Amino acid sequence: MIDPLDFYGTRLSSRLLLGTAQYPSPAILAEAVRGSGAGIVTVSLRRESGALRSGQDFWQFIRGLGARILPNTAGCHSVKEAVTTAQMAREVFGIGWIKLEVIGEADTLQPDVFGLVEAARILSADGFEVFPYTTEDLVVAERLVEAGCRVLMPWGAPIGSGRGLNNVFGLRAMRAHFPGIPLVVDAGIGTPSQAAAAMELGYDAVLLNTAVAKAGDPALMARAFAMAIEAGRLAFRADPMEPRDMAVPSTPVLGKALLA
Ligand SMILES: CC(=O)[C@@H](O)[C@H](O)COP(=O)(O)O
Repeated sequence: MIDPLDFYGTRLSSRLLLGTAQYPSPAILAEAVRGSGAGIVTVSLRRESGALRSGQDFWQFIRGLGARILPNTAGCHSVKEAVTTAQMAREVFGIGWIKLEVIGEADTLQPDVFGLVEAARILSADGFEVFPYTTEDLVVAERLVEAGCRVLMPWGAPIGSGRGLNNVFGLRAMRAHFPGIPLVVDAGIGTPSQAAAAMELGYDAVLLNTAVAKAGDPALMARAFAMAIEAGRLAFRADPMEPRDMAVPSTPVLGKALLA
């Protein structure tokens, strides 16, 4: 595997993590996951409802997608709710990975970073491998690492907004501050070019849902994201040039042509 992604000792070739909510149908969700080659799908235990989206049938369906499952605590607003949901997820899927969301504010779906750190500490002590949905705040990020998190997932923009990278400065600072921790931009990505930009900053992966699920052709959009994420990763590894203020001729001219 060339340039694998490493989450808690699990190596993955795809750097796209795909959400499983809001697709027009389960068949289109399956097509999007397969077409994108996503190595991980994230699934909410709390938000699923309706015929296929609850109970054993849905979990079986998710297991059949061929990607690793990252259960999430989407929709949880308290430490207790998030911890209980994580424990249920471990029972349902038999895995200790959890994407930890503790939502603190309704308009932006901004994480409650105090509750997040507390929940991360409880779950890590209980043997979970926690993927916290956080902000780009470095102090909070330090606390999450102290709590046992070995992956950090700062937001690009509010969930479902499609705004892209709202705070490039903060995301860049976070990358510089945690060179050895896998960093995933999670939420708010609207277009493949925004995902590529996150990868060019040196982020290890991108997690997204709405931009694919709500596209006119989700499977095609999922492929477009996969290609953009790969391109962004390659560009980062290739060490891009620094932008300059002044023009520099790309074709140096030696001497002058003698024109008769
Ligand atoms: C599916 C999931 O985990 C979301 O909570 C996630 O944060 C994705 O956000 P977008 O829908 O904005 O891509």
